[in-house]
Amino acid sequence: MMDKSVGGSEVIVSTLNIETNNEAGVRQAVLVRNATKSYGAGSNRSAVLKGLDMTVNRGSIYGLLGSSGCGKTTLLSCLVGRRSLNSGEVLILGHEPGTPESGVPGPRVGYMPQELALYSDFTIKETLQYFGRIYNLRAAFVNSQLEFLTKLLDLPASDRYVKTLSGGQQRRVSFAVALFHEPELLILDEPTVGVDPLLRPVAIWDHLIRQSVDHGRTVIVTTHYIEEARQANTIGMMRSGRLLAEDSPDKLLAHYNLSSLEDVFLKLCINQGVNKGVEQLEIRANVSSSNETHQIVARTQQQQAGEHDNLAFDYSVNEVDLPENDVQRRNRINSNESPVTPVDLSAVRKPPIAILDHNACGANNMMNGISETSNTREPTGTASVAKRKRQGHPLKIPSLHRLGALIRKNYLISFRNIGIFVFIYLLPAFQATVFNVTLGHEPKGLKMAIVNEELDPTQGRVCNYTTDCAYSMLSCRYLRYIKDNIVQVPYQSLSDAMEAGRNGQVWGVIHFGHNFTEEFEIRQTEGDSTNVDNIIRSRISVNVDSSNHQIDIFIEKWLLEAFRDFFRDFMKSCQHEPEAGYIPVVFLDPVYGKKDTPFTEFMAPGLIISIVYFMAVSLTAGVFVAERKQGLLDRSLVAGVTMTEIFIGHSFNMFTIIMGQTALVFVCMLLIFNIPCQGNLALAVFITFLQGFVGMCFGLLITTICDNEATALNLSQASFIPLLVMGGICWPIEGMPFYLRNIAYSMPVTYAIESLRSIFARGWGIERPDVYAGILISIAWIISLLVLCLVIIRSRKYTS
Ligand SMILES: Nc1ncnc2c1ncn2[C@@H]1O[C@H](COP(=O)(O)OP(=O)(O)OP(=O)(O)O)[C@@H](O)[C@H]1O
Repeated sequence: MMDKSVGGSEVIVSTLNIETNNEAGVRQAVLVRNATKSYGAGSNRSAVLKGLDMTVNRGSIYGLLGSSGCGKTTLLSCLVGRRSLNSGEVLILGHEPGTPESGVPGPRVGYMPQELALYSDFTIKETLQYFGRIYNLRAAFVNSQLEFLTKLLDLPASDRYVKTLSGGQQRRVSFAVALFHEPELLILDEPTVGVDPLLRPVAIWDHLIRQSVDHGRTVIVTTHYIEEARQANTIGMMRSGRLLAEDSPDKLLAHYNLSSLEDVFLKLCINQGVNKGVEQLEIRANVSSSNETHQIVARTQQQQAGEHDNLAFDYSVNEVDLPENDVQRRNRINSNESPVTPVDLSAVRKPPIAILDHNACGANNMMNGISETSNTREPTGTASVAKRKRQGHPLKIPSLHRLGALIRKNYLISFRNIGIFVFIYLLPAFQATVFNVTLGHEPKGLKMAIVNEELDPTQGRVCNYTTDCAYSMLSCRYLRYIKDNIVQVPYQSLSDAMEAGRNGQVWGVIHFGHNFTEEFEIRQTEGDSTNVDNIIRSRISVNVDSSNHQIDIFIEKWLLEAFRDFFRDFMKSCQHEPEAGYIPVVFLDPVYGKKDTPFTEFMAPGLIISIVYFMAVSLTAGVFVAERKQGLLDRSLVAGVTMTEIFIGHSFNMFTIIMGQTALVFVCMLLIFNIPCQGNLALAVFITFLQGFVGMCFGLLITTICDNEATALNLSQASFIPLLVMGGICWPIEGMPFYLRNIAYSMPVTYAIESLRSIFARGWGIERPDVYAGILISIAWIISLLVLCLVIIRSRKYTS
C-alpha cells in the first residue's frame, strides 16, 4: 500500500489482500454479465459482444484470448469505462465503471491500450511525470518508480525521447506507464506485441506474476499468443463476442486431454461451429484452493440462431465482495497493517474461480446479489443501461492537478516543436499578407483595341494635343483621359478589332465614327432638338469581353470616368460651367467610409475572422483526432482525466495561440497594409478572439463526431466553403436570395463579421445592435457547441 500526498490532497494506491478463507469468499475484481455491445446504427449496426459473461478474481492474472476482431479490445474499453454496454452489467472493483465509487477511470486502474499511447515528444521521464501529475503523485515516488521500472523492464535512459526509441522499447515504456502508479487493477491490451520475443515471456510475464503474487494486484491481459497465457491463473477463450470457456489453463488442458491451449481453443471453436443447435458443452472440474473446494462448471450453450450463445458462469451471492473503501484503507494505513500477504506463487496461482451451474442460479440473480451487497443495485440488461443513459454519472469537478498536468503537457509539446509552433503563429499573418498582396488591387495592362475612324493622315486628320475650346479630333482628346491601366492598341478596322477581342487578344474595342467630332459638336449645339442619327454617330461605342465581371466593371468605370474628366475639361476650356450637360447625379461624401473603398477593405473583417476561426478549427480537430488515433486520449481518460478537463486544458493552450494569431493578423492588416479601423480596436480584437474560440469549439465538435483524421479533415473542409461564401466574407448577404439569408445568418461567423465591419468601416461601438449581436451570438455559439460536444461524447459511449 502506498500513500502519496501532494499539496494536501491524497491519492491512495492500495494493494489487495489475497484472501482465500471461506467467510470472505473470493473477491472479484471484475464481473461482467450478459454484456452486449454493438457498433454503428441502423443497417450498419454490428454486434461485437453477444451476451458475454466474465469473472476475474482479485489478485489473479486473467488471460483473455481470442482471434483478431473477436471483441477483446471492445470488452476492455467497456471495463475501463471508455465505452458503455448496450445491455448487461459490468462491475469493476465492486462498482460500475464511471461511478465515483469505482475509481475507474482513475488511479485504481492501470491501462495499456493496444496503441502506443505515448507522447513522442516527451522523454521517458516526462512521460511518467505527466501521468504522475494526473494521479497527483509525489515527484519522489515517480522518480523512484522510474528507477525501479527502468531496471525491471530494461528501459533506455530516462532522458531519451520516446520518438527515438525502438518499437519494443516504446511498448515497454507504455507498459511502465500502466504499472508505475501501482494500480489495483491492470488492464493490458496485448502488452507483448512488438516486444522482443526473447524478452516477452521473461520480463513482462514475470513482472505480471509478481504484481499478482507479491502485491495482490489483478491483471487482465489480452494476447494473440495463446501459449503465452499459460502463466495466467485463468483463461477466458473468446470468440465472436462470447466466452467459449473460462478456467485455469491446467484444468482446460486436463478436461480436453490436450497438450496445448491452442488445441483447446481450436476444439472449442470447432465445437462452437458444429453445435448450431442446442448442444451443450460442459466442462466440469473440481478446483481446490488452499481452504476450499469449488466445483467448476463451464457451460457452453449453443442455442438456435438469435439466442444467446455463451457460457454463463454464476456465483453464489456470498462469493461477491466489496472493495476495500477509502476509510478502511486509511485505517489500515494508520495501523500500519500490511495489505500484502506474501503468498507462495504456487498457492496463489491455483485456479481461483468457482463456477456454478448456469441453471441453478441465473446471471440476473447473481447481479442482484451483488447489488444488495454493494448498495448499487441496478436493474440488469437494457433497462439498466437505458436508466444509466438517462441519469448519466455526476459531473466531476475539474481538478487542479489534472488541469495543471494537461496545460503543462500542451505547452511542452508546443515548445518541443518550436518550428511548427512558430509556423502556427505566423501562418495567419502570412495568409493576411497573401490576401493583401493579391486581392483588391486594380487590374493593370488591360489591352483595349482602339478603332478611330476619325484619323486620316492623308487628309491631315491626326491626333493633335490641343487643350483649348476647339472641336478638333475630340476622339484623341478623350483617349488621353483614359487611365494607364488600359493599354490602347490601335486597330485599322472594326472587324479586325472585334476578331482580336474574340481571340482574347484585347479586353474590348473602343470605336469612334468617321465624323465623331463634328457629330459631337452638332449634338452640343442642337441640344434637345438633335435627332437620333446624330446621337448614334456622336457616341463612343464600346464592346467589352464581359467574361470577367471584375474586369468588365473596371473598364466600364474607367471609360466613364475618362469621359467625365474629358467633358469637364472641355467645358471649362470653352468657358462653360464644367458640370453643365453631365448626368445630374452626384455622389457626395459618403456617410461612412470613403469614396472608392477598395474591395480589400470590404473583405478585411471577414478575412480576419475566417483566418482565426479556421486556424482554431483545424488545430483543435487535428490535435484531438491525432491524440485519439494514437490512443493518448483514451489513456488520459482512463487515468481519470475528464473530457471537461481536456477541453479546459486545450482552451488554455488555444488561448495563447488565438491571442498570438489575432495580434499578428491585426498588425499585418492594420499596420502593414493600412486597412483602416474607424472604431474601437480592442472591441474588434475581442470579437475576433471570440470567433477563435467558436472555431475551437467547432473543431471539438468535429473531433467528437469523427473517428479518423480523413473524416475530420473532410468535415472541416466541407464547412469552409459554405462559411466563406455565405458568411458575408466576400459577397454581401443582401445579395443573396431571401431564403438563403436566414441560412447565412445561422453561420457562426456571419454576425461577427458584420460586427467587425461596423467597427472597422463605421466606427460603431458596443452600444450598437450590429456590434453587440456579434459578441452575443459568438458566445451563444461557444456554449451551444460545447454542450453539443458533451452530449455527443456521452451518447457515443453507447454507439461507438
Ligand atoms: N469504433 C468502432 N466502430 C465500428 N466497429 C468497430 C469499432 N471498433 C471496433 N470495431 C469492430 O468490432 C470488432 C471487434 O473489435 P475489437 O477491437 O474489440 O477486436 P479485438 O478482439 O480487440 O481485435 P484485435 O485482437 O485485432 O485487437 C471488429 O470487427 C472491429 O472491426
